[in-house]
Amino acid sequence: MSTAGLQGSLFDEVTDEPSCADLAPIVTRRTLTDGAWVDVAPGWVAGAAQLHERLTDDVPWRAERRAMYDRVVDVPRLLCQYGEGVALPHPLLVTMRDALSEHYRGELPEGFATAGLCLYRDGSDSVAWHGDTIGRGSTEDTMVAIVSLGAPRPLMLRPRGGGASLKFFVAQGDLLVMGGSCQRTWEHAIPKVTGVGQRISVQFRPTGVW
Ligand SMILES: O=C(O)CCC(=O)C(=O)O
Ligand SMILES: [Fe+2]
Repeated sequence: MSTAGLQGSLFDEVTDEPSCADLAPIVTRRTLTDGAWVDVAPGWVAGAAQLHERLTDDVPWRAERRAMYDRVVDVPRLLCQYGEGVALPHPLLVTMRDALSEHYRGELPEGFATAGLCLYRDGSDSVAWHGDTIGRGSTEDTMVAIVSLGAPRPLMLRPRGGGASLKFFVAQGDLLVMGGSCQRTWEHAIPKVTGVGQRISVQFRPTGVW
């Protein structure tokens, strides 16, 4: 790494308040099958390390247990859900939500309303294949916008009807948006991996989608 780069990153961590860039110049879309698409904006958030640290400390993380077959099991990640109108734990999350609503206004007139936060303590925390279909996502096109903080992880996508899966690496400060029919025609997962540290995922959704 060059000296300039090193100074840049130190400066970033010590003094910069976290912020997010203009979306339009950095978003690229990948069209999937069946009317699904994925937008990515790598490095959307600057000062993401600091935001990661603040959220780690300030969010009232909860472990969740879920009935599975005949047992109740721990969900392997910590969660905190912020419903519509509930104060978010960091002002930048408000800025992000509003910037996303503005950028996608043409395709999603209602805008983003809720924020779901997940904390993956290490590589053994994960989320299995699923679509966000508990709500309108099962019948209507919608969007789920994910901001990643902390350790990079693969985010996998696969078509429900069968077919090859796609691997997106989501790293510190990256934005990934699933749109169109993605929640009902594709599934996504964060698989277990070895040797990684903590990751926080912030997911913005419209009302009635989760
Ligand atoms: O960790 C992520 O970025 C994805 C989480 C997810 O798919 C979900 O909570 O529905
Ligand atoms: Fe999901």
